[in-house]
Parts: sequence; structure tokens; C-alpha cells
Amino acid sequence: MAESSTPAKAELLATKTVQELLTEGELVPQKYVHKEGIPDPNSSVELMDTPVIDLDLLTPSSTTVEQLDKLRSALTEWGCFQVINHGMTPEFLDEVREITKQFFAIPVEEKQKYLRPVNDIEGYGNDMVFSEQQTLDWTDRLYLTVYPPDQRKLKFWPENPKSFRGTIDQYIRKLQVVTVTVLKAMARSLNLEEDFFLDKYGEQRKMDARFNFYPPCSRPDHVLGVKPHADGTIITILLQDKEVEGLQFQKDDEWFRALIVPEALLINVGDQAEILTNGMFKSPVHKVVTNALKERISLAVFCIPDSDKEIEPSESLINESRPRLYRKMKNYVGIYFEYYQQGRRPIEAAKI
Ligand SMILES: O=C(O)CCC(=O)C(=O)O
Ligand SMILES: [Fe+2]
Repeated sequence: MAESSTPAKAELLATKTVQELLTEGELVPQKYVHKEGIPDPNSSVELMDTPVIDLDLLTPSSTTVEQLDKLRSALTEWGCFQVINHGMTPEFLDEVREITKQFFAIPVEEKQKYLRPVNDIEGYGNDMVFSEQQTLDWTDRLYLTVYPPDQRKLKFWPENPKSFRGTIDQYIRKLQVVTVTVLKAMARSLNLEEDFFLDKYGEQRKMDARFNFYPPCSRPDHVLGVKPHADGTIITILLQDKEVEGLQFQKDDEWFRALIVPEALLINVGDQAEILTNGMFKSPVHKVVTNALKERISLAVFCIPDSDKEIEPSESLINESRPRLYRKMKNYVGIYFEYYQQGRRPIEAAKI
């Protein structure tokens, strides 16, 4: 989640979408080039060994100690895991991927109807640009608030493909159930009260969806699909492309490739869960590399706590050997952007 709120006083610059650039010529503009180069953008990077967990085995009635251990060690070591048996068929997930591809494939002029206004976060376009110095991401996006339903700005919701709105509505409904089950299991895995994370997620919880489209890029050794960042969420639920890799996670200063499991959702811890667990769960730094030949899509759904909730480490995870690492924060996503654009990790703002 590289964007979350609109900062008050930045000068916003309009840019073209990557798809538009590509219709104009082959050359990658300097604004996208990381001069120092991208270390190892391709498959010589090792695969992560995060677990694939059956969601059914995380429900209170069927959880075993073994499952919770598996979950806890994935979230403390990597900050992410993949989940299967989440109540959606592989065909339905393919449909979600398909409508994403179809939206980005409609003519540019038609997509312009959904264009993100320069000072808004929602809509179709690319990164908000704050300075001439910002290195841009090689991606086009559609960013939508998808939950609660009454906060949807339908003017940004595509009518083409026809099934877009209905399919996303259904997908988001299913994700409510997944989110509740996962947040409860996360709490139980740390011996916290089952509703610990859910309470912090709050009544006024929000979900934003970011549909990502990464066109092929002729310079994968110097251009990133998404710069390294951690998400400002409590958790993020990601539907990856079924065939094309690109996502990488950092662990102990090394990068690892996320495995594609077509029928799975990838769930990662966000900064707010790292704060709530006093650093027990890691909000992992991740990035997306580009591919010279193939396009890639993904759909990230950001679970964002009620901005009125105070987010601070659980007392039960603070002790002599693990002193309190973070202070109390409110509306974390409000500070997220400011830090991100300065190239700093927003979670630093919460560090004691
Ligand atoms: O495209 C991906 O796989 C990940 C995108 C991502 O990290 C994000 O949108 O925050
Ligand atoms: Fe992310």
C-alpha cells in the first residue's frame, strides 16, 4: 500500500499512465529509472518458504495447536502466508483476475472516464506525484474504496467489463469472512483475546482495493513495478497473477520471490498489526519487479482500521525481554504518505 491518504499541502503533478507512454514509444522515461539498478530482478532470487494454510483449519472449531504455530511462525518470520479453502472457487478467483485484465484492456479514452482527480486517491491512473525527484512505479492502477458499501464512489467503478461491479461486490463480501477468521486466528496464535485485532479494526473499518496492472518493461534491471514499501494496514489480502511472478519480500536484508499458488490468497501483516503486537508480527517490506516480456496484474485489498481507534502494543506482549517498541498512534494512514514520500518507513513515526 503505497498510498493511503491525501496529504494537505503537497503540490501534485499530473503524469501519464504507463499504457499511454507505451503507445508513444519504446523508451523508458528517466523518471522511472532507478539509477543504481535493481539487484537481481529475475528468477535467480530464491523462493520464499512461507506456508499455505487451510482457512478451515483456522476456524475456532477446528483449529489445532499445530495450525496456530504454523501461522504464528509465518507471521513472526516473514509477515505473510498464503491461504486456501477461503470459500471461493478457483474459477471465481479467475473471474476476478479476468475482469481486472479486461478493465485495463479497454481503450484508454474509455478508461479516462474513471481518471483519478489529481488531488484524490480514488480512480484510475498511477502514483500520486509530489516532486520531480520521485522515481515512478511502472504500473497503472485503479484504486477504489470497496467497504463499507455506502462509502463506494461508484463514479470510479468501471461499467466495462459489465460484470465488474457485481464480481467485486461478491469478492469483497467473501473477504469479510476471510478477514474475520484470519484476525481471530492471529490473536489466538499469540494467546491474545480472540477479538483483539477485530476490536482495533473497529466498527468504522475500511477496505480499499488497488487493481494493479504492470505492462512489460524493456528495462527490468532499472525499473520497478512498485518500490520497496510495507503496507500501512492491519492486514492486506492479495490476489496474485496466476502466471507471472513479480512480487518479492525482504527478510534479513535479502529478497525472496513470492510463490504463485493460483487458488490461494496471499495475506501479509501491515504496520498497524506490527504495532499492536509490539513487533512480534512483522510488517514485511516488499516490492514488485518488472518483466521484459509479460504483463502482470494483481489485486491488493487493504484492511484499514477505524481512524478513531488508538493503535498501541498489547500490554501482554510487553515485558522485560521485549520492551515497548511503539507509542500510541491514531489514524496511522494519515502519516503514512508523508513518510513514504520522503523515502522513510512510516512505522518509524511510531517507534519509541
Ligand atoms: O502487485 C503485487 O503483487 C503487490 C502490490 C503491492 O504491494 C501493493 O499494492 O501494495
Ligand atoms: Fe504492498
